[in-house]
Amino acid sequence: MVGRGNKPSALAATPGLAPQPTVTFSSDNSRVTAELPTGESVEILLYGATVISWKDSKGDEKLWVSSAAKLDGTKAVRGGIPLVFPVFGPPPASGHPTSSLPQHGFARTSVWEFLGKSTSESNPTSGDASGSANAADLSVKLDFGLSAASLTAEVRELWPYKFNLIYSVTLNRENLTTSLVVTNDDDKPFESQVLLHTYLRVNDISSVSISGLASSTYIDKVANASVGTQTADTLSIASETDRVYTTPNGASDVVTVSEGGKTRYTVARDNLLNVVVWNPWTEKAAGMGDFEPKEGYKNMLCIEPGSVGTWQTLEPGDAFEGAQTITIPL
Ligand SMILES: O=P(O)(O)OC[C@H]1O[C@H](O)[C@H](O)[C@@H](O)[C@@H]1O
Repeated sequence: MVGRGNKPSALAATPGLAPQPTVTFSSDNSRVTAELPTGESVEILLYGATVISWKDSKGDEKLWVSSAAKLDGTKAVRGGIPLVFPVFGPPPASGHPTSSLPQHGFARTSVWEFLGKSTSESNPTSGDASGSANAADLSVKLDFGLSAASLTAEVRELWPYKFNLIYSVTLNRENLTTSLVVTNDDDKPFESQVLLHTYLRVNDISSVSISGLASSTYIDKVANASVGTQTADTLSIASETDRVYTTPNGASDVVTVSEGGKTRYTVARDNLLNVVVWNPWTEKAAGMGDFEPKEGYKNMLCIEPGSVGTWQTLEPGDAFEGAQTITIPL
């Protein structure tokens, strides 16, 4: 997808130095896009700070987005990387401060502020003798913010805490990192959960195998929340799958998604203990109005790093940071 509005601008080269490879960037009041000189690109909607596109240098899309997804701010985006905060799934029926919130909270349905962009070079010594950076080493970081003050009055009433979220999306040649910092700006503690609801694109779900979850316990939401332990080294998807892996300390913090025996993605978690694996399969996909094409479940797999097994309590002034890095083989 292509950004609308402002004409794309190249990030300025530093005066006096040799010309630098440039990151192409554009933003308007609905979305932000950036493209590396090597061709990789990312696109983020301000609605939900939802990453809706991540392409490699050949222009191949890595994320799955439904063709019926609403991108106009009327509904959480079905696809890409919606952000889940402050509650994962349906909130507790009553008695919890999140109980009045909708499923997955309000971060994915609120309009975020674009805070700015920065570029960096991962290997500053690799450029040429003139001081020009090596285009292959450039990365771009895009920062987004959401705080209580920018919520609608209606949402603020449903969850009456002062908080600050900073969401950073960093793109380089071989990976995409998305990182969320939650700060308690209130004078009382609050409990929250966070999750990065990533819809990865695959060619054919029947050839996909997922590793990195062996010996982890999980809650199987398809089987009445029964608790299981994964004994096999890999997981294949052949029916509706909705599991919250609790991956206790010591378990692998990398999930690998292979297709036809080849690594397609590795998803590394930083300070996010849990990972949800979700594929709606035929019936659930058929029941979602914004899930198109209906056969699209064959081309997607949600690997969702999060902190959702328990509530994360933040004292006033404290912050919690969690991140994922999704790597593609070059
Ligand atoms: O339909 P949504 O609110 O976007 O939720 C989509 C899915 O999100 C997660 O993966 C949950 O584990 C699923 O139970 C849920 O169906």
